[in-house]
Amino acid sequence: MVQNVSFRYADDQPWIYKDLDFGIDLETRVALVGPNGVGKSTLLKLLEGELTVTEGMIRRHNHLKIGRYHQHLKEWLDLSESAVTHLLKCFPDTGGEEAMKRALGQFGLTGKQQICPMQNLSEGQRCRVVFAWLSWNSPHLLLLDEPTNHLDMETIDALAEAVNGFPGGMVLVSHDFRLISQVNCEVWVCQDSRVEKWEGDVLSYK
Ligand SMILES: Nc1ncnc2c1ncn2[C@@H]1O[C@H](COP(=O)(O)OP(=O)(O)OP(=O)(O)O)[C@@H](O)[C@H]1O
Repeated sequence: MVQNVSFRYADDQPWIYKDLDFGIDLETRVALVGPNGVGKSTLLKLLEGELTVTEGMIRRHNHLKIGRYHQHLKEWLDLSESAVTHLLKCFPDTGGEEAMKRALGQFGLTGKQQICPMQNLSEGQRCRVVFAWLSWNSPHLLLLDEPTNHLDMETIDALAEAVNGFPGGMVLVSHDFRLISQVNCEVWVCQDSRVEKWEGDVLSYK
């Protein structure tokens, strides 16, 4: 629950948000759009709790598990390892090798791509490893910040399919209107320190 939330980065900085009031639950499926620098990524960081609201309150369910995808996650991959080894290290107590391979396969990473060092993978393939990791965490709420940067069409389509199959809540920030129109979601516009629902599809916003 986002209650009367206002946010600015510092006292001498402009307000990014004023008096936001809305709920997000496991049924929420939203794409945030708006001009560059308006505060879309900032809102995801507030929702996740990386940033603290300046005024108001964000109440999260005690057991809420949030998965946030952002570009910097790829930097955290150890490129000398394979995707399977990486997932086994992250989740030593669950699944095992075959399960990890299946998880990677769901995101279109197959065969040798699963077992070669990740330095031999393309940017798009490394994104697939990160998506498999995120989904293995089974979050209730998925926050996706510009997930299509560096992705080829095929990976974007795989991502859209995975997101549509994801059973929880989702907030997506993307400039890729093709992805947004493929994903089953409402469009919310961030502008003038407010967040408002767009009555129409993303193509009519464009
Ligand atoms: N750590 C920070 N400290 C101060 N100001 C910041 C910080 N991070 C972002 N900002 C500023 O806050 C505003 C909102 O940034 P944010 O990245 O949330 O916008 P955005 O809508 O996601 O942008 P884009 O569409 O370009 O990705 C921008 O003016 C940005 O310069």
